[in-house]
Amino acid sequence: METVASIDNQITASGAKSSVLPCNLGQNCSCRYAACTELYLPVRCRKEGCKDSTRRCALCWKALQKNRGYESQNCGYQYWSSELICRRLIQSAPSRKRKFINMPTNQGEHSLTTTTLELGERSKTSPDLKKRQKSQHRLSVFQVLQAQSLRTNGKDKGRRSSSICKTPSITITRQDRSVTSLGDTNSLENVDPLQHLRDFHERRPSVMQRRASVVQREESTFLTRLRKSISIDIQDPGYGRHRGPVFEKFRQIAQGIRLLIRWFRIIIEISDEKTTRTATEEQWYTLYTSQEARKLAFNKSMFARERAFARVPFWAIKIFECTPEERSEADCRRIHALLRGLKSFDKFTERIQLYMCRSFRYQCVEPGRVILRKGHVGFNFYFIYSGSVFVNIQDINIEGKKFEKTETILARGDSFGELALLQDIRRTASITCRERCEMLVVDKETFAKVCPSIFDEELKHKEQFLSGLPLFSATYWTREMLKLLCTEAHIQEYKTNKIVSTDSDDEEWMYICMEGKCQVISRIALDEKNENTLHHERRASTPELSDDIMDIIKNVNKSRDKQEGAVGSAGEGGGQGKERLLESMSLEYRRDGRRRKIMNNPEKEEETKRKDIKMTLHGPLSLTSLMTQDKENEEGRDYMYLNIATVHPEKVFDLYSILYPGCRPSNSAVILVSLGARLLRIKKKIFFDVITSDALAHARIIAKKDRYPTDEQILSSYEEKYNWEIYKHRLLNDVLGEHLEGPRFTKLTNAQKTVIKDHHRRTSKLLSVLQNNTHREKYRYEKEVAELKQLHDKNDKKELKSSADAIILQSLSKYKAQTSKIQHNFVIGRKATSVN
Ligand SMILES: Nc1ncnc2c1ncn2[C@@H]1O[C@@H]2COP(=O)(O)O[C@H]2[C@H]1O
Repeated sequence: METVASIDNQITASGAKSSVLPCNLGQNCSCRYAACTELYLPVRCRKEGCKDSTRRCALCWKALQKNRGYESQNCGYQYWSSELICRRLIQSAPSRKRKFINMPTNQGEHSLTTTTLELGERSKTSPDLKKRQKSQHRLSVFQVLQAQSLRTNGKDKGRRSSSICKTPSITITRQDRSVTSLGDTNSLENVDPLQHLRDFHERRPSVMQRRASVVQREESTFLTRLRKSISIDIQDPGYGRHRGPVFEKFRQIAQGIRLLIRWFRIIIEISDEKTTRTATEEQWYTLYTSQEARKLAFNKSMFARERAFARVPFWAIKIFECTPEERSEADCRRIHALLRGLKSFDKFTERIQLYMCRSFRYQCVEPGRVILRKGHVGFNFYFIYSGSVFVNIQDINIEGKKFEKTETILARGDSFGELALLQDIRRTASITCRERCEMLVVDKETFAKVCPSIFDEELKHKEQFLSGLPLFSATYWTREMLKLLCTEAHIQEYKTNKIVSTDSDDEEWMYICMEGKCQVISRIALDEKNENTLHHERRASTPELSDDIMDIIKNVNKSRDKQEGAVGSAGEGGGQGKERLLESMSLEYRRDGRRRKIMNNPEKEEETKRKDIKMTLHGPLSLTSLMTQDKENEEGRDYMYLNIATVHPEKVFDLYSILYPGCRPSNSAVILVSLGARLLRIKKKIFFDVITSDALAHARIIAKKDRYPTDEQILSSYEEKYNWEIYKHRLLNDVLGEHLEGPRFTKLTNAQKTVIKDHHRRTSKLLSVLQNNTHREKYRYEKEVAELKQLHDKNDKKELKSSADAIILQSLSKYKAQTSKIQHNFVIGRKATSVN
């Protein structure tokens, strides 16, 4: 414990002792008594010729004067000790310990208790302070500073006040019990210490006289010093004012962190202000953030996927934290093994993959954050290891206003951010995080070293592919034109039964099949006009099977349904035949036969938007889910989904409507459904920007050749199919009717049996022809049917009757089975249409 008394003792009791203490003030000074750091009086160096002067505390100063033969009697300890108290208070503030400063004066010993308490300590004496929060404790360390001087004259030397006051107060109690209060540190500034000095001197004139010269000389110095110390250390009794260097550093760091956090908040706010969420994003985030909604919209496949997709393992993250130089060959190999299998990573050669493994950075982004912003400068290229992101682009609505829309979703194995780096342009799209996303980032430099070759190759591959197509023949398309087209073209793979485009008219991409194949489905709305035509035709020609035959059909159905454990829907009567036939054309009917409401044209935009949302929200839809959606969304309207063509490799999807927009009625759409295909997507806008008039004329010739049937053609084909079904039913009715009227088979003679067998054979053949469903054969076998009828007429109807049941039952069950198969597979192709 450092006390003034001990210093004084050192000086007074043993001069040798004090000489051990270093004088750390003034390099040239050889002061033996430079024992304390309290500076009050100026002392000149005793060395001859040395002009250096320094200041010493009252004690040292006294000792020095003593050495020179100067007899100092009352050196005004009281006065100096006031200052000393202040200084001690200030100095002891950083200390965590209690300090007792004993002030020996010639009037007795004044003991000053300077208590510096941490709040933790203080709480021991003041329990209510315990309630304060720990953080507060830390911040307000040294806030409470208690200073109280106690009269310690022998008897009550050990008594020390432990009263606690919030603001430090300084009180000096003299031996004569006079008390001088310097006030608390807040008001200390207003205290005039000189006045104290004068007061003191006035009371002791001898001191005044003896020390007059000294006092005069030192008065101003002291005042300046005290004022200075007050203004520096006491004037603002703020928290942590007197902390040590460690705490100062801590405070600075804390302040820095606070500043950083504030900055981050501002940046996030600005970013959020700048970001307009697309409709897809809005829906997704609502779903994502609401637990309730998540539960309700629980998606099993997504759940399974989330579980199945591993996160980047901890050891890999550790490697990614190292600098490229720190990563060993083995580390790179491990990372390489981990990433193999990622679609976009596999595109690169092994050498490049290993090179990238050395420089990969790991980045994990929370949902909702913007990863890239359109128009910014590109610095990185990204591989998605887990999670998914939205690719948002700007579009212009009908009113000419710009809006953000979600173009697509990229997920595990995809990569993005290459365009800006390859072409040295600004970012072409904004990428926002959809689900917690782990990405591996390649910086611009590494990318520039290794990746362009791969992307160049891909570009070349695209160009080569296009140049091989008749549409892009070299006569009309130069290499530059193709290059322009290919730079923003994407190769994308689609699984079977996934919808690539819901409506070719609304689509901003044109799709060219590279591998595999796609179905082209025409979705025709059965609006009033269409439906009336169909209904009229149907009503006029609804097949009417005889009651007897209908009974047999019912029996056959019952027995079959029993076997299958299903409830039969067909054969409920003549009226049902119409729907049953419609079902064969419209998959929708086959599923549950529900009707939907009419969709108004102005809502088409909304509808497209909704579809876009659904497509981008859950990835590509399947055809069946689209049908279900249509059923739910459109009330009062029926749709027919007809397969009208197949897109084989090198074929362009619906080129005709691309070149002749608006050729299709607004209530119908052409849907592209993948049957497992790799497609090249080219922006229609770029296509029309690049194409020359000659190339356009050439493209139009090709488009006309590959044109899909119009709605009228499809409808008439549908009618033809429908009539053909009626024809079959009538024929069946006729033939089987003949059988019903025939005699019982067992009672027949051999000759009659042969005739019956022959009839049976021909009837079966006829049935199989009917079931074959080919239009040409229909006409070929009409003759056969006529002959068969004649035969029936010639024969004795009674003779035939016996065999009728067995034959009919057998034939009908066969027919039934075949018909349901036909319903599934029925296709009105362009060839079939062209027959008309
Ligand atoms: N239509 C799109 N389909 C998929 N990815 C895209 C599409 N448009 C832009 N991107 C990606 O989004 C990235 C945005 O930054 P870049 O322009 O550098 O590179 C872009 C592509 O990688």
